[in-house]
Amino acid sequence: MMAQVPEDGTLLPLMEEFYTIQGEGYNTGKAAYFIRLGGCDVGCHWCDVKESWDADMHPLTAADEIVQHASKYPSKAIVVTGGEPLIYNLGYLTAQLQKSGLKTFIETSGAYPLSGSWDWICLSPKKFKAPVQQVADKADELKVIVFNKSDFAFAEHNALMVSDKCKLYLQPEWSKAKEMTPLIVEYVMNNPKWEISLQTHKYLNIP
Ligand SMILES: C[S@@+](CC[C@H](N)C(=O)[O-])C[C@H]1O[C@@H](n2cnc3c(N)ncnc32)[C@H](O)[C@@H]1O
Ligand SMILES: Nc1nc2[nH]cc(C(=O)O)c2c(=O)[nH]1
Ligand code: SF4
Ligand SMILES: [Mg+2]
Repeated sequence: MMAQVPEDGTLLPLMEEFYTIQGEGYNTGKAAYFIRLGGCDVGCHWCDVKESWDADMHPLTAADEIVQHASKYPSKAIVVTGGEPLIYNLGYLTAQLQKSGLKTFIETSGAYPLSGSWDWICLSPKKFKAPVQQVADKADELKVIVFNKSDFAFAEHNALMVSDKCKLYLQPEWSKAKEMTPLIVEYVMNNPKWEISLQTHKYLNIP
């Protein structure tokens, strides 16, 4: 964690906040307020939000202020993403969100230990920095990005780490979607414990 980010989670480097439709995974299609925290060292070469990586680029913001903003929208669903949000202690932020009657959802690579209280955990594991077992145990949804054919074996390896109740998704990497989507379709038809997840917000041209 960066030196100037207090351990108590009351200040967090905020890259952006926006109200949109959850585009991916189990909750696709539902309105949600997104909180995007800066800072990530996982280093996915195809990451679609590389501007988030350097935490120093994003102002330390009071978690209380973030909660105030998040409370103003019709949907109660709040998605915390990044960057890699679990770099930070999310205990304070999620406690305050839940106290305000909001539901807490996280998008994480699982590369750092779990902090915070979550109504929904989406684990998107990466080859570049393996997820910790503690996050895999608690994941409600496993969403593996398919960049090439070897990612099907990587997906099965990660499916062994999650609980029986965890939903399983394969999502094409955006720049390879034309090539990989037909392979995912075939894989899901042959292995129906998996479902396909598309980045629907990109087709809709919304954030
Ligand atoms: C930008 S990440 C931030 C949260 C966290 N660092 C993670 O990777 O889960 C949000 C989601 O977008 C996915 N993602 C990032 N770049 C992508 C791309 N080029 N194509 C498809 N999905 C992508 C990630 O796997 C993750 O599920
Ligand atoms: N609409 C929309 N849905 C999303 N689901 C996960 C996202 C993320 O970047 O974490 C994301 C995003 O950036 N936009
Ligand atoms: S872990 Fe998430 S934010 Fe970090 S580089 Fe990978 S996709 Fe991007
Ligand atoms: Mg995104």
